[in-house]
Amino acid sequence: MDSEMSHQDGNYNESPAKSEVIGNGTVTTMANSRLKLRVHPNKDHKPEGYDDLDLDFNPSIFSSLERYLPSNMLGIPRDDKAKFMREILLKYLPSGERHRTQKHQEYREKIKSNYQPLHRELYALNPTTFFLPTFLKAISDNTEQSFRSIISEPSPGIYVFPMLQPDFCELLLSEIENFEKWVAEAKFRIMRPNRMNRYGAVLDDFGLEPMLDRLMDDFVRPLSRVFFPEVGGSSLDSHHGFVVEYGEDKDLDLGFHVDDSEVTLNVCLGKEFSGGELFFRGSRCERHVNTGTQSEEAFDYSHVPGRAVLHRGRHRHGARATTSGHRINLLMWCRREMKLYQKDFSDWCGECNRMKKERQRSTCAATRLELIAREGESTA
Ligand SMILES: O=C(O)CCC(=O)C(=O)O
Ligand SMILES: [Fe+2]
Repeated sequence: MDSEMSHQDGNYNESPAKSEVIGNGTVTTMANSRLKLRVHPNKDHKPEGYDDLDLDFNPSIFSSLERYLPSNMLGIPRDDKAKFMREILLKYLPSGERHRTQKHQEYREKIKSNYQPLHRELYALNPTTFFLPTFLKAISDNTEQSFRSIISEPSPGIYVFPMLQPDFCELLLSEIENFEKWVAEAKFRIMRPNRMNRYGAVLDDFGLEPMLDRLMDDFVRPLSRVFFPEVGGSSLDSHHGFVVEYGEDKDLDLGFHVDDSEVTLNVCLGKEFSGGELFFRGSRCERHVNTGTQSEEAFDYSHVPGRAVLHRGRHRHGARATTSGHRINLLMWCRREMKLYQKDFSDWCGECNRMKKERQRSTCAATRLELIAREGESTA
């Protein structure tokens, strides 16, 4: 029945699309400038890291682009290089996107200069106060065996594990509440995490991006390298981090959809609630997103505060109504900017696999029929 639900476009995120403009390395000149980028990258140059700067493009794009800077620019301060490269990137974005990126940057700056964080200790990741010791140990051992010692896989491709300290959940909930209070008092027009949620907030927008960067780099990526190599799990390089909120006076449920991510981390922060189960209906590639569900693909999951679910973004899912109380979940859509080429067959797509089996079955059946026919001919 759920397979008949309409598929909501996974691209429902309204954060600015980060671009692949230098993907083929062919950016050669800049308009309105006498300075020219190199045609070929300077392979001997070791670019700087840009992770700690508040940038509106993926920091790895800046590091890659730095190799194309003319040699007389390599020694200038990093901030100046970043500013210069940002201008180049903006020039190469289609104008609509450029406008959105600029607006989004202004939006973040407005929040930054007006919002007073309540719990500053949340803004830099502190593993021992954020995570449960079992989770920390599994990650620091960094083997499939150590991961599997705390993670269960109740249905193929869905990984569940206890992750967050209760005190951390409480602190984060209180920071979110504080942010929302400020939004209401300042009558600030807030951008919601996506088009499907009318409530919730983008954590990256009010200063938590560096903390979430580290969460992805040091904790989600090691797990994804092992469990989701086929969608680029080892090279996730950007994220969209937000919270969703459900309850009587908020959204109740969330329709059937795929996420705009390679891998999604979904952790329940609390508070007390009933209902709100996630329903999963199998992974699908782009071509097969609206195909039916096989019975073994249907899986329902009940959220527990502090517990995380890790799944492919293309694993179709939705959330049932939160029937009482208030549920808040932390979501991190982890992406790989340089998308993997979509092949004719994806071994993680339930429908590609079903069609392949079907073809194999009919080839076998045809061969059998032919053998029987030949046997008949030879005995006639
Ligand atoms: O409510 C949930 O737990 C699921 C949220 C979700 O799937 C999403 O925001 O992409
Ligand atoms: Fe989702």
